[in-house]
Amino acid sequence: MTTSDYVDAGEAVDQGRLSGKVAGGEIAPPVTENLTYERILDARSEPENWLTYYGTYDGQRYSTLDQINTENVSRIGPAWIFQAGVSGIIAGTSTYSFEATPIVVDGVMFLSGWDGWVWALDGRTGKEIWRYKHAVPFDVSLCCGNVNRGVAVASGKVFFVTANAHVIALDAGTGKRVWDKTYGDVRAGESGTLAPIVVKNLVIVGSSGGEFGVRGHLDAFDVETGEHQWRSYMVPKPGEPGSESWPADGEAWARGGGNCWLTGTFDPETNLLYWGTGNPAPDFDGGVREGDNLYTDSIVAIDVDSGQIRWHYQCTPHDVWDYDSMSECILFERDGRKLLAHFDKNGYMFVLDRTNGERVSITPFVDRITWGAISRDGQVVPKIYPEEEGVEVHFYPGPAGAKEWTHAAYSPKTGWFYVPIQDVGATAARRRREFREGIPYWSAGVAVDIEEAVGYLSAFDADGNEKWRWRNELPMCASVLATAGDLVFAGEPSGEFNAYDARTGDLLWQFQCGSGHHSSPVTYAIDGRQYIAVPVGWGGWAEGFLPGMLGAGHGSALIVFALPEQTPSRGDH
Ligand SMILES: O=C(O)c1cc(C(=O)O)c2c(n1)C(=O)C(=O)c1cc(C(=O)O)[nH]c1-2
Repeated sequence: MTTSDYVDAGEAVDQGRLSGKVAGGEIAPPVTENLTYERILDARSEPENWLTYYGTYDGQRYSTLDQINTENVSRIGPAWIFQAGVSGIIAGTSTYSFEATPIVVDGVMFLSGWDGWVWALDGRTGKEIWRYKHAVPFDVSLCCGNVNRGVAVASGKVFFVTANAHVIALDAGTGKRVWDKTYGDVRAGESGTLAPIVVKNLVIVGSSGGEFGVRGHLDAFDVETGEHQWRSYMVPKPGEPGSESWPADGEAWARGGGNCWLTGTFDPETNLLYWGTGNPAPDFDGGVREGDNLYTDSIVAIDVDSGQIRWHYQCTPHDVWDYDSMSECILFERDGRKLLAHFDKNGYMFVLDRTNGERVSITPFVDRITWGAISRDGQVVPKIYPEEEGVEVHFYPGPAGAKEWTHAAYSPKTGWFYVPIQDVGATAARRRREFREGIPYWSAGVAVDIEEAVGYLSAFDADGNEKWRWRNELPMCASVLATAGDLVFAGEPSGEFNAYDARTGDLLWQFQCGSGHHSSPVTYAIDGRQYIAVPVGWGGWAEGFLPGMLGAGHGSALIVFALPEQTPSRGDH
């Protein structure tokens, strides 16, 4: 059977809308036509919804809801559970993991799973309203796990990307496909894992595939028609600005990596998208790509209307440790200055002026950093790197990074960032790989430290001062949520979902979810009741990063918590 045999299979499973009659009553079809760009811009003013990937365009993952707070969080419990473990064409044998951020619009939750699944659920009860399945070819080249980080919703449509690099628009009311475009070459090893964002009339998506030696890019499509609007490559071709950072001869640039595999943030005043780019390819073998290798491992500011790069800041020039800078750029202000904060895989917190990319401060945020050092004035001095073929070198942080893709949160109330940290080293021995299209271009044998791995959740102020730290025996590798209830939520690889006091770091509540956390919790409210939702499910690349967790149960549940509803008193019976 070949890939093409599956091309139209999406139609066959595109019929999943439930009739609307389910036990417990009618579920009205979702109405999202009135979810405009203006509403998403002002998402902070409607905290009952979670309208875009980070909650708001600024990437803060902060909600002003405070019904659940430090006083009462100990009383929250499960309100409903949704099981996303639907078998698919490539599930079972694949490296799946449940990594989605749910989007909530006026009582309806939109959620994606691995293998091309998308669901609309009643946010009050978890009942399914419709489901959609994209038929992912079984032989798709997965760069880094069978994962999907969520959908975007706007103008009556739900947008998502697929493992075989399609971007698809569904009718939000019915789950029927409206348009479907291909934005990557799956045979070359390109794929899609991120949640799109909608800005103005554009759906913006980025490529995955860094371990296959592809050339990373960001693409914009028209929300209504799916027409392609612009593409911005993250590696310049010869003659373009930045091309001097690649070898003049040969095609290293054309297979140079720099993928955009995590959702960016957006500032309507600068009209810029702030996007982190992935590692250069091949990962550890710098010998075949002399130079700084722009714009890999960089924060790139992109004009949202044209796709043009306005400025960039490279966090790890000439990376040979696999330090993607894909992590979010959190937008915040201090003393009237428009800034962004970024916690990089390389162990440093970067604060930049987001109008021009000027460096404001650089501070280490993890205890052990041995690969090199970055001085306060931005000088990068590499110390340990896999230079010689077959010779093992050990460095901190390992290729999983001091912080993985899972997101930090920022509370404007405390002015602090809450960061999930992995203090894990690795040993790598370089081995040269010939480039072959569609074949992994991974140029080292890597062993992650098992014994020495620890983790913490830390709070930092904008100058990089650590305000508190909660230590864990395992690395923390799930996104954080901050709320105006002075709470911070974060999950552990061993399954505990935790609530902390945002000011002290005290652990206030814990619930064992039955599988590890490697996704992103959100909060929303319906009819005045606040909910906390967390997708739970260990797997994907997280397993490789934490060999100590190999064999741990692969869960696939979305668990939603709330305070108990008022229980009827005896007299009510
Ligand atoms: O360079 C890339 O294109 C790329 C893509 C992805 C991805 O799409 O998930 C990951 C990585 N790199 C990567 O380096 C990595 O550590 C990683 C972890 C995960 C995950 O889902 O847990 N994805 C990816």
